[in-house]
Amino acid sequence: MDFKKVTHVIFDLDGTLMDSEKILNKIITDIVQSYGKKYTPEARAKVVGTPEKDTARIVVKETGLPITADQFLQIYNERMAKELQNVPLFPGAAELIKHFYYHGVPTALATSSSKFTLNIKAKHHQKLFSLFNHQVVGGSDPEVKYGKPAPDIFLICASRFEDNPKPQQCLVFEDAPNGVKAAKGAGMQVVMIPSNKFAPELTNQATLVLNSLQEFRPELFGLPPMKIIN
Ligand SMILES: O=c1[nH]cc([C@@H]2O[C@H](COP(=O)(O)O)[C@@H](O)[C@H]2O)c(=O)[nH]1
Ligand SMILES: [Mg+2]
Repeated sequence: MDFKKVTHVIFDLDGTLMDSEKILNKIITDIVQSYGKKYTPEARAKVVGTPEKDTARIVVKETGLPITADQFLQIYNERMAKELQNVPLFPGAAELIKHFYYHGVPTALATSSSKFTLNIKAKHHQKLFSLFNHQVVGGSDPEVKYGKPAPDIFLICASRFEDNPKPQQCLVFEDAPNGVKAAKGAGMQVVMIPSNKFAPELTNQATLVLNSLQEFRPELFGLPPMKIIN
């Protein structure tokens, strides 16, 4: 595979750096089931990675819930506020963020979350997250008009690095088909670590598919290699 050299790195949060997908999936499954409906893998693939407002709209439509998207969002937010307090990062996430920081590779966060849920999720990871050059909180950022799968969030994220890199200079880490589509649409290479068993046609757009962040070899993209500790 032919990978191109990059200079900047953009991370997605849920399902990529943070092990929050199974909690979000459980919350949505519970809400949908409480109305006697089913949250299918097909519906989930459409939902994962979207801003919470879109999540609500898509879930209500795809599963046929007898409530409005706003009503869903209220229940969803209440559950997230309780259940996303102590979510751990994935193995390799902190190491990778620190590695780039100490080698002077600029990194940023591009999450579909709202400020409300990001504050809850990031509470115990402040020190690490301060290593990002900046954080784009798509669900609450007025400049991000269209959420993933639209490319807006990644283009805006790239434009907020001081040296304003071209999209081709940015490497994105994502777990969701919507995020991969957004990154590719922005003209960026994307490493996908799928957070679910998605159908092959939902992963084959990615530049590289890995099972874990720990498998990532930065030198493939012209970035400083990690020290291998045996
Ligand atoms: O099973 C899931 N349902 C919904 C989401 C949505 O995706 C957003 C996370 O986006 P990101 O991966 O860009 O941080 C969450 O706020 C949530 O609404 C998700 O990740 N997983
Ligand atoms: Mg994600």
